Amino acid sequence: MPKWKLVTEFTFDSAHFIKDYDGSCGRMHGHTYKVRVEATSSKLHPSQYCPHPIMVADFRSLRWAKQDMTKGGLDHSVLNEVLPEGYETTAEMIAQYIYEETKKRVPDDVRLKVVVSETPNSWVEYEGD
Ligand SMILES: Nc1nc2c(c(=O)[nH]1)N=C([C@H](O)[C@H](O)COP(=O)(O)OP(=O)(O)OP(=O)(O)O)CN2
Ligand SMILES: [Zn+2]
Repeated sequence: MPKWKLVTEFTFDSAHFIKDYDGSCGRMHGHTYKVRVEATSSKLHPSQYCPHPIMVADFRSLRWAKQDMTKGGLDHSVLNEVLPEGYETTAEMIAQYIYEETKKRVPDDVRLKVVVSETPNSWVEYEGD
């Protein structure tokens, strides 16, 4: 079946430490996290901002995490304080969190993949079934 794949990339700056980590990552430090979100669907939909069925998902819905922490995003936050109970601040769990929050903001049939990198050399990919 024909389908569309949207891709958007953004960064946010946050501080974190990894709980009980034996090494420098256990101390508070910061990253410019780079995030890539891919959204795939064979259908087009309206969005929160547009009433016509002309988008897989609104790019604005895919880029929420880029917003300042005071506006609901992750930018300039301390991740250990803003991630909900049960999440640690590894790139794996940050990607999972962004995936789960983005899923709530897009139509049900849209498949997502979220890629998070803390450094240019290492990244994590997370996608649904
Ligand atoms: N599987 C994971 N391993 C590590 C994570 C992670 O999220 N998932 N995170 C860290 C730390 O956050 C750390 O800040 C990153 O450490 P490191 O990769 O050593 O970063 P460097 O900038 O020192 O890496 P370079 O090799 O110098 O680019 C650790 N592990
Ligand atoms: Zn780190």
